[in-house]
Amino acid sequence: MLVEYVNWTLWAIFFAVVILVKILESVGKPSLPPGPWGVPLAGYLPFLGVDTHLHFRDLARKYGSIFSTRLGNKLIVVLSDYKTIREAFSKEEFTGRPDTEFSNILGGYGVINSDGRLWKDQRRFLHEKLRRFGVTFGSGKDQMQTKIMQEVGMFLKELNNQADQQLTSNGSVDLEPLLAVSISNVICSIMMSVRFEHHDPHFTRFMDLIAEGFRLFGRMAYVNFIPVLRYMPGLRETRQQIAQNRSEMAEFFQKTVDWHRDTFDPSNIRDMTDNYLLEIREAKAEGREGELFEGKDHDRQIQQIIGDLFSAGMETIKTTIQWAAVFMLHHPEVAAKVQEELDAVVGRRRLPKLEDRQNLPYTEATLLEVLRRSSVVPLGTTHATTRDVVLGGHFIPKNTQVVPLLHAVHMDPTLWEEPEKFKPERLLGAEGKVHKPQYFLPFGVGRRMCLGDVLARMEIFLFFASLLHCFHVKLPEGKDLPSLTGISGVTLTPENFTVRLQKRPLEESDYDFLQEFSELQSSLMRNVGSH
Ligand code: HEM
Repeated sequence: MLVEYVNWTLWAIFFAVVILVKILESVGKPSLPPGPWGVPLAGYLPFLGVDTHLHFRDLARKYGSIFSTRLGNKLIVVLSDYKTIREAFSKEEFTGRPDTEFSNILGGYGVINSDGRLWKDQRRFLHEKLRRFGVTFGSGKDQMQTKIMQEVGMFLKELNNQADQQLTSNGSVDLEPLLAVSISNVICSIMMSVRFEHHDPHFTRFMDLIAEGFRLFGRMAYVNFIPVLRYMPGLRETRQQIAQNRSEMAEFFQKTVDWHRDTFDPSNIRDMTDNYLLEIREAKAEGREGELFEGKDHDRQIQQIIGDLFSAGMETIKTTIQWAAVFMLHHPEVAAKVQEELDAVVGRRRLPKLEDRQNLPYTEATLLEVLRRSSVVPLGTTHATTRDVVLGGHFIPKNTQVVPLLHAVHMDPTLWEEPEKFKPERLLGAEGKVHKPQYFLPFGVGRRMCLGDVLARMEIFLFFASLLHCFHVKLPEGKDLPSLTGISGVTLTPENFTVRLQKRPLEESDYDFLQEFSELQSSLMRNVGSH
């Protein structure tokens, strides 16, 4: 009896000492960022709601600009202060991507969802090639501008047609489907010299597959946080459907790769696919074929790169231009000022060019304000820590998912006066020049910052400035102004809306810019289905 009593006492002392040592060890050591508790297994997941960015903003107000929570079995840290985001994302250890069901399906291919060595090499490669495309590609001419302007021309032509019909039917124009084709064509031409005609059934199928992909991945979202759910009835079928759709997309991209291989000429690099084929060829010649893409399948990597850049560069730009139209409906006085500036600088005999940008500060500031106020990627993309780190005095373990809450930065009243208001002037400095503060982060920041920001700024400018140069964009009679809240998805999109277009004809009636661009386009591009 006594022996048993002594044993128990010794055990109790032992545990007390262990606990004391742990407590002493943790004194002065950083702890996890504060944050809300959830429920067992699901963590905070059931409380998130649809508008995650708004919910996270409210949690940041309560727990601070670095807070943590658990979604399922995953630890999430949300950053909503620009200085912390800048600090964190400048560091190597924040460049990881979460290990989830989604990343398993992608198999580590591409650039957006890869990490480590493959990501680093791909990022460097794409950065260099995209930069060359924008500045020095072709015979000294700005190829990127030419490609974009071809699509701007086609877009305006379609709008012209629709504006004519609208005069008779008194209808209104939905910009979304026209923008979807035009913006897709820009990225498809850069990636693979392909363009779609408006109303092309291939394009409709392509877009349907992408939209369905987003929907199916959305349905699988919970599996990313609670992996065991993958065995639930229904979700297995969803996974199969995703696989089927992905193989249809892959087949489409592979045909493109094959066509490029068949017609490849190293002295005439036409697009990004050719750049990849050249890279593979050089790797073979130098005997480093097996190391290329970290030993991953070459064609699958090209397919995923095309898919990555398409999905990153289409929806974001289309949505931003839609938002620009929405803000012009809300603020006709801003639209009038942009048009006044365009008329004074560009004149009424031609369309705006990239070279005009430096002389169009108000137009530029308007577009920056659209990017700020809409925050089309409100949650950035989720990063992951590659090792244990300390940030802002908090401990963040390896493999934590880290979310940059860009929306909160853009709507922070301590940084932006009356952040809800649309005021382009806030992005103009004292001398009337465009001024971008450090906390303007629509493209994220740091090592994984958007790879397409330069292209995006070019496209948004050329489409928007040309639209306002050629049309007044007005609210159709009897319609309410579209809401500014937005619909949450991968991007924050405006609700469906239409516009009434009133032509602003260019002065010289025989200057047919549309004709000029259609000729350019047909000489340079293959339409889908032509091979
Ligand atoms: C208005 C247009 C766009 C916006 C607002 C936008 C915004 C963003 C944001 C916020 C990120 C995540 C940054 C981070 O989390 O650290 C990102 C990443 C990325 N963007 Fe964009 N983007 C746009 C257009 C484009 C275009 C046109 C392309 C391609 C040509 C592109 C390619 C990418 C890629 C590849 C990444 C991933 C980079 C990486 O993981 O290293 N984006 N973008």
